[in-house]
Formats: sequence, C-alpha cells, structure tokens
Amino acid sequence: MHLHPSTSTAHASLWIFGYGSLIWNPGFSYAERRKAHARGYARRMYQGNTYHRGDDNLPGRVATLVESQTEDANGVAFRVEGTRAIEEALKHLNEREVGNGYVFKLVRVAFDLSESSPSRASSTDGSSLSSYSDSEEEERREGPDYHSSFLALTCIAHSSNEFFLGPAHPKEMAAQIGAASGKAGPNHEYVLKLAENIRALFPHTKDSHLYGLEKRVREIVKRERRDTV
Ligand SMILES: N[C@@H](CCC(=O)N[C@@H](CS)C(=O)NCC(=O)O)C(=O)O
Repeated sequence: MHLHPSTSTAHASLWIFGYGSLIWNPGFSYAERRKAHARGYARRMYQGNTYHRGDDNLPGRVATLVESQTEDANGVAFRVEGTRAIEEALKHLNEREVGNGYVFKLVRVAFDLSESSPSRASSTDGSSLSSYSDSEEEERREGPDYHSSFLALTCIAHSSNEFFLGPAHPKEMAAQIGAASGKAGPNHEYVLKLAENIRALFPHTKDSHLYGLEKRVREIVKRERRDTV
C-alpha cells in the first residue's frame, strides 16, 4: 500500500497515525516517527474498553477520534517500510484494536510545523531576523503543516461499536477511569501516560478534554493513595 508520494514505489511504504497508546507503545517496527495531526478529528476518551484497561464489570475509557469542524487530533505518524513490516503491523493492530471495537480508516494527516524545515530568515551570523522571541517563535511553529498533508492509516472506534461509552460529565468519566483496570494495567495509568506524552510532544497546545481529565484523575489517585495508607 503506497500512501505517501515521497517514498519510492520500489517497495511498499505505509504511514500509520497514532493518537493514543500507539504513541508510547506502537507494537510494530517502523522506519520513521514524526509528530503529526489528523485533520478534522478530535481525540476523545469515549471508547469503552473491557480488556486492556477495564473488564466486563468496570469498563475503562481509552482514546478514539470523533469528527470535528474545529479541531485536528495531534499524535505521531509512523512510517512502516516493506511489505513484511506492513503485514506485521496490520496483524498487530487487527488483534489489538479491531478486536476491541476499532476499524481501520484512512485519514488526512499533516506533519507538525516544529519538524518542518526552519523557514526563519537568519543573518550572516546565524542570529534570527524574526520579530518574535525564541519562545514565541517556538510556539508559532507548533501545529499542522498543511503543506505536508498525506493519507495515513489509523484505527477509530465509531459510536456504533458495542464498547463505545461516549461523552459523560468529566467527573463521571474521571471516576470510571479511576476505578477501571485491565490486562495492560490501571486505566488511570493510560490517561496520565497519554497526557504526559502529548504535553511532551506539543508543549504549546491546549487540550482541555485530555488535561481536564488528567487533573481530575490525578486527584482521585492521590485521594485513594491517602485513604489506603
Ligand atoms: N488507536 C489508538 C489506540 C487506542 C488504544 O489505546 N487502544 C487500546 C486497545 S482498545 C490499546 O491499545 N491499549 C493498550 C494499552 O492500554 O496500553 C492510537 O492510534 O493510538
């Protein structure tokens, strides 16, 4: 499957977009990893999960993408090179994701500006000619580089799947996350790890849904640790 014009047609090359646990644990080999944004989607903790981060009694909440007129979902794009590596990646994602309510979908992805070639003019001594301070310049260079858009494969859990939980009051979602645990560990660990990874990748981007949940879940974990001492 040849999805990015820049790679040779001599062998297959596939870009896979991750916006949840794939960010820290893709589970497949890849040749390149780039910060990226899925256009017209927002990441939401709306997918129920009764295996990795929950069970039948207390389903956990994991990330999915919902269509959005105003947001792009940030994450990472993995370039998988060669037919064998692509087959292994698809097999892994089929077992890990499709078995838990997700479907494969091609989405339009753009690399992040912070990894584009610097467009900043500089004087002969290398100092910046930009009228912005370095930190302002760094903040301006975060977000989708729409000149770089291409198709990538991702896994999305639509609202019609059997595990879907959908939106709820943040207090209720945080309580569900704080109580659930599965084969991959506690659901709160998933949410805190995701928030830490996104903040490290995109330090200037606000994500009120994820960081709001992170704050509430940290308070629950702290309260429970205090109560068990
Ligand atoms: N499709 C998301 C991954 C969604 C997700 O996190 N799925 C669960 C399974 S339903 C998972 O992989 N969990 C592994 C874990 O919890 O560590 C992505 O692109 O990153």
